[in-house]
Amino acid sequence: MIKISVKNLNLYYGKFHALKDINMDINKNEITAFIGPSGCGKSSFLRTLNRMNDLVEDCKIEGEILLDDKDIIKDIIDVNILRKRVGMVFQKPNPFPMSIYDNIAYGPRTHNINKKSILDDIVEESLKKAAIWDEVKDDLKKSALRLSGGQMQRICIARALAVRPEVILLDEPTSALDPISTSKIEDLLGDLKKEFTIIMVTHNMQQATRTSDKTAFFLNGELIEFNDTETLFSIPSKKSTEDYITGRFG
Ligand SMILES: Nc1ncnc2c1ncn2[C@@H]1O[C@H](COP(=O)(O)OP(=O)(O)OP(=O)(O)O)[C@@H](O)[C@H]1O
Repeated sequence: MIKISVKNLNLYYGKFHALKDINMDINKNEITAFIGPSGCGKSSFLRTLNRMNDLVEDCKIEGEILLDDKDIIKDIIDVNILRKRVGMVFQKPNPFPMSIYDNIAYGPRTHNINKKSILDDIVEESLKKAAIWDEVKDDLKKSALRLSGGQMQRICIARALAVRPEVILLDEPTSALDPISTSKIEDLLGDLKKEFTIIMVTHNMQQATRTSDKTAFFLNGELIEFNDTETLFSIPSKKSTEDYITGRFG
């Protein structure tokens, strides 16, 4: 089932044409990985999916991005509603300078959930889903900034889950982490896709093969190839995909 359908998407930063006529259907309850060399437009595309580019001056977007048949540009006018449905986790863990509990409760509170018993449940559920509950449950008042990088990133995932999104965007979520934390997050993604639709930018091709169902290869703002991960990595249909995945450039 299709969760997001992108049609004829073009993105410009001023005169620079950063995304060129992108068409892509992203399936529900799958992990879709975006790969490609630095500057090819992966992050720009990811940010477009919850309108983070709205904040960028001179950025112009044309085309359609349908989230369950509603255009996120024309039909979902309120970005707060969009970002509740399409959450984001960034490359560097960026917990707020507050307690673990308040980090997770932050989003629900902004959506007017203030009752302690409800917030307690959301905090516990989100931390469990992000596979960090056991590590922090006795210390929820501790500052989130006093955790390890890998733990902070799972707190950020829990924070994204707390508003009960439908789609989670991850921009190189493990590139700042050690291998053990990385593997914890990769395992976690496998569980999360049962409930959410996950889209992830990664520079790590092993990570794409280990975790994702579909992979999209971008080059110079174009979507070169989009296919089942296994097919794309074993029998790429384009020469440039093959060159990239075999390490000839990038
Ligand atoms: N705010 C901006 N203003 C102008 N140009 C930008 C802006 N953000 C990105 N670009 C340009 O758009 C192109 C795509 O950038 P983007 O960050 O999407 O690529 P990327 O594939 O995610 O790269 P990386 O892997 O290095 O993060 C690059 O040429 C970049 O310089």
